Amino acid sequence: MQLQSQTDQKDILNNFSGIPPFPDDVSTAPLLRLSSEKLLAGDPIEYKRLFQASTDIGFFYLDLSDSEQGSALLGDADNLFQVGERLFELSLEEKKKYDLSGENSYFGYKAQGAAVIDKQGNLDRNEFYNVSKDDILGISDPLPAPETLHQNRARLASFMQGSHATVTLILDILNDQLALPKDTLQNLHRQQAISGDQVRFIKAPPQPVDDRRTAMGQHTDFGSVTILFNRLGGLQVLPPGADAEWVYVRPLPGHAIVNLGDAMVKFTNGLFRSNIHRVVAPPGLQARSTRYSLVYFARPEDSVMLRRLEGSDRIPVMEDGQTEEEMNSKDWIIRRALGHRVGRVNEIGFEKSAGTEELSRRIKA
Ligand SMILES: O=C(O)CCC(=O)C(=O)O
Ligand SMILES: [Fe+2]
Repeated sequence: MQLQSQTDQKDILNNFSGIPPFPDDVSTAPLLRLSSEKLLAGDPIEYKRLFQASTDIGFFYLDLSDSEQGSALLGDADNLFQVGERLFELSLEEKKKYDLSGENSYFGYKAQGAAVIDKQGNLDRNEFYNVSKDDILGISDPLPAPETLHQNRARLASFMQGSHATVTLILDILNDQLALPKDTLQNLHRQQAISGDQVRFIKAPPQPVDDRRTAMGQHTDFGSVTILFNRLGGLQVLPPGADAEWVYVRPLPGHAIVNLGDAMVKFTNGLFRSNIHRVVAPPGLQARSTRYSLVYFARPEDSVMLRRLEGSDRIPVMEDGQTEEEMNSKDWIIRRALGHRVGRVNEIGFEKSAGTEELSRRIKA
């Protein structure tokens, strides 16, 4: 009896109901698990752990089940998982009406196989739909969207506000840990300002047993902070170092996976890390299931220049001869997001649309 209840406890912590278990025999990333309650309460040890995760690997779990704000966000994420399933049930023809990449926009639909995952030109194996924060919160004009999304604008708004609030909490603490002038990071990410912030719905179908490939190619995220919800394994990170091997990030119920993007690397001149990651077929028995993810990408406001921030003596100084590209957040994200699309890759260039991957690997001194 005792043993049984211990097993149940472990299952609740490790597995999502109705989903085949994540296997125990694959290597996983030992990410820190931070508590939203402790971060909200100003716990100094939790602040330090957030800073450590940001410099070491740039990825951590955030337990959302232990605070009211976090639980509300989990509830919104659950609702949107259902919306995502319905969204992708629409016909390909219908979904393709909302591919806006021809208009130089990364919002809207990307069909499976519409992006290249590597220099060789192999194609991706997932579809996704990007929804703009500014559209949903009424900051910019609404983009064309399928009825499923129109009907769920209120749900999207709630999820976006909860995610943005979580990002603001994280930025607040990192601002404090960097000893930057008060509100420096927050003021570059005001919720009501025009930015590339977006929700992404992703679907990756099960792959043929004899032809399993990378579903989403290796990349670093482009913006500041990413809040990710997934339930099936398949996400992998490449730890720093020349001999590093890919390891899975095990999804945990009640938690978001949070990671930093290129903008945070640029703001801190490489002190923070935007880790390389990719999505492969889910491991073990999970490979037979359809994989859905829901993501909130927070990015600096469109006009923010992506360069080292002034005013902190904890941010490394520029080395002699080190230069920074003059680029604002909007142009950076467009180049990064559209540079891998099949229709744009030749013009923008696969290599040219790279982010902070080289820095992320921490191989060069
Ligand atoms: O689906 C996932 O688990 C990760 C997705 C991701 O890395 C992205 O959309 O940038
Ligand atoms: Fe990503």
